[in-house]
Amino acid sequence: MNSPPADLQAIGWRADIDPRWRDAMAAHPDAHPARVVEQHRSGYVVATGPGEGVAVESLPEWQRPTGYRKGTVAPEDRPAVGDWVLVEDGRRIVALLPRRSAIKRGAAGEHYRQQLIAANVDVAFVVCGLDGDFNLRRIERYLLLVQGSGAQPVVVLTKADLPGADAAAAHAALAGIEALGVPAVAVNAKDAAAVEALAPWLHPGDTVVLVGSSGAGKSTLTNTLLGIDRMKTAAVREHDARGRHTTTHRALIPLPSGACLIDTPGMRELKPTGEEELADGGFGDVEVLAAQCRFRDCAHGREPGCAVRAAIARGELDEGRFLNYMKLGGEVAAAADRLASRLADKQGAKPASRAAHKRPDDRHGKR
Ligand SMILES: Nc1nc2c(ncn2[C@@H]2O[C@H](COP(=O)(O)OP(=O)(O)OP(=O)(O)O)[C@@H](O)[C@H]2O)c(=O)[nH]1
Ligand SMILES: [Zn+2]
Repeated sequence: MNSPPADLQAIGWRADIDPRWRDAMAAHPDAHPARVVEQHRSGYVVATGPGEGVAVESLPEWQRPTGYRKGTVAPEDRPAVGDWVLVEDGRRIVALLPRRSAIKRGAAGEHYRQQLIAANVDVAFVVCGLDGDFNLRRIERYLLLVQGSGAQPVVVLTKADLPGADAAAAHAALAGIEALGVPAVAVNAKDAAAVEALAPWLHPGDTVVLVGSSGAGKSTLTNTLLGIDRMKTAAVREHDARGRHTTTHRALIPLPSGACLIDTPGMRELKPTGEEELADGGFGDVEVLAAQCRFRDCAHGREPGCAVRAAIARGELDEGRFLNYMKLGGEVAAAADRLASRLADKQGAKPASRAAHKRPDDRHGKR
């Protein structure tokens, strides 16, 4: 493809094509690239431009297994919203193009499962209101899941205009996180000035997602970034020119800046998958301290020479942040244990001990 259509660029097609994509496209000369906007049990809805969606068939091995039949392809290896695929005859997916990022979470349920929430995301805005809902611990949880995904996290503090909002206090509380290179920006999500404040992360070709709990201001921010009241502009097109059923989809929203926003459910509750690393998952500061404890297996409780406790006593590390580090670390370790036994089930091998080092209290050298 020499010059990609503007429609494709509006939904996140980048000018700098991955060389692996060129190879895949060369291998399927009759296929055209499209982006996944919905995933269903037996197929996908893909788009080649803003606002459209066409149901296509997927490769049989990608179809979700029914009943107890095990799928041959792990859920996280099947296309998800945001993935680029190659489609033949406008109706059949023939290839999944390699991802540059993937935001995943652990899915609830008896058996270990991962869920890919969105693929090929460049920027994740972690949205949190500066009202009574402000919750540093929740921001840390979101950051843990976003970092390592390949997407750059940016904390967006909404409701800065409210009387009780204290952006300075929030920045102070986020100092540890900002020092690790995660920007934090306070905005009034209802004000067009928010667009300018967030412009550094809305470059043409970039794909952005908003994560954050209910009421944080994601829809409000989306509308402001769009510059229109999008939520009231849903229209349904029954049939396209070829007579196939199409619907208007709002999963991929082109922004005036040239960036593209993925709006997908599932961005609210994020549980670790077990693959997260606390060091690059936003807790690098705590990890650096933990490495300085006298005992390599320090649990940061009452051990002498504990650098973590000392930093808390000196007021250099917030105790709430430390407790959240231990809590999230425990969740990652538990998920990692389940992941390891799933892999072992698959390979008929003994569970790998890789999970053990994930737990913050026994990472530093328990034999
Ligand atoms: N004053 C003010 N109000 C805001 C701001 N951001 C959001 N709100 C209000 O907060 C409420 C919740 O905002 P939404 O945008 O619906 O939140 P959401 O994150 O999309 O919530 P869900 O759709 O439930 O996930 C709405 O009444 C918004 O008008 C802001 O920056 N300033
Ligand atoms: Zn310690």
